[in-house]
Amino acid sequence: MAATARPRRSVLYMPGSNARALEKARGLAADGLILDLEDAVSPDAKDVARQQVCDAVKAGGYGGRELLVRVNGLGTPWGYADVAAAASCGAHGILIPKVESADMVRQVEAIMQANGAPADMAIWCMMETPKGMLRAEEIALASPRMGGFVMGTSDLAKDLHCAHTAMRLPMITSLGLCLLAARAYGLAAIDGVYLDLNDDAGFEAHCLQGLELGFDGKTLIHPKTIDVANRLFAPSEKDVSWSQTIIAAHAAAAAEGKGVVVVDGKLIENLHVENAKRLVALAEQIAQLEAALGK
Ligand SMILES: CC(C)(COP(=O)(O)OP(=O)(O)OC[C@H]1O[C@@H](n2cnc3c(N)ncnc32)[C@H](O)[C@@H]1OP(=O)(O)O)[C@@H](O)C(=O)NCCC(=O)NCCSC(=O)C[C@H](O)C(=O)O
Ligand SMILES: [Mg+2]
Repeated sequence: MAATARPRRSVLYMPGSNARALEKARGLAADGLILDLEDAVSPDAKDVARQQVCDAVKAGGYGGRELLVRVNGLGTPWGYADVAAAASCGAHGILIPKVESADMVRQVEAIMQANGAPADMAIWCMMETPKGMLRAEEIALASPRMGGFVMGTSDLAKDLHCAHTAMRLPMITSLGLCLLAARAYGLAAIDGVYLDLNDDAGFEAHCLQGLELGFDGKTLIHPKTIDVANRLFAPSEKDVSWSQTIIAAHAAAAAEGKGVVVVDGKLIENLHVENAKRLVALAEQIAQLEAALGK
């Protein structure tokens, strides 16, 4: 299963049919890229998009960014060819849309295996239908290749007949079910997109809510939103400094045979130290990724 400590603060979709976007992404500060063959690509551009995406990934130049290819579903005319081509293109993972069962995952897995997918190539699932929500645990356990969930909140809202509201109360159960399954089985969980590119305050509020809920990061549709997602989903300097303080204090207490310690009036137990270590590791990985990107 994929390590959840990898930075996934900002994961940018780009239509696989858009050669300019595929090129531009090599210089963008997103932690991950979703090279889309599904909804952002019109039917008459599907074959060109598949070829362009595979060529772009093979050509490289994306640095440490995580590369996921979102394929079309196997029930479409393009799904099989997408998975077969993506399996050996060198991407980190294949993102399956509208996943509703473990069986859907296993069908993709079988095609990947038959087409030379490396052992460490991950399967990611778009969680975006009512059946998918109800079967989140079964899907999380579908394959040893499972890497993470990406919330498809636009499709979900359509299927639920619910509104897109500021605090997303209508879809909070769905978000929670997917987070529970992801965290229970060590998967990453990336929040859905914010569609209003002119509403910076609304975007920021959604990022903060996603962070508070426990998501690792946010999927994005435009490069101008990358910096905000990177800032909000990164541990702050204050968080890192506090984490380092309590890790050291707890280690010193443990050396004296104590299980707990009080730092600045706060009781610190092992569980706090575990979380502190996760944050410090994440901050280190972000620093490495940004250094590699020259940021
Ligand atoms: C929304 C867009 C169509 C806007 O595109 P455009 O009009 O070109 O925007 P700009 O002129 O502001 O672009 C400025 C420059 O940035 C590049 N650009 C724009 N978007 C991207 C991108 N996504 N990745 C990489 N580069 C991008 C432009 O090429 C410009 O570059 P330059 O030439 O140097 O000036 C467009 O942003 C877009 O297509 N976004 C992605 C839309 C998409 O992928 N949608 C599908 C995913 S969302 C989804 O499916 C949700 C899920 O399934 C669910 O159900 O919820
Ligand atoms: Mg969708």
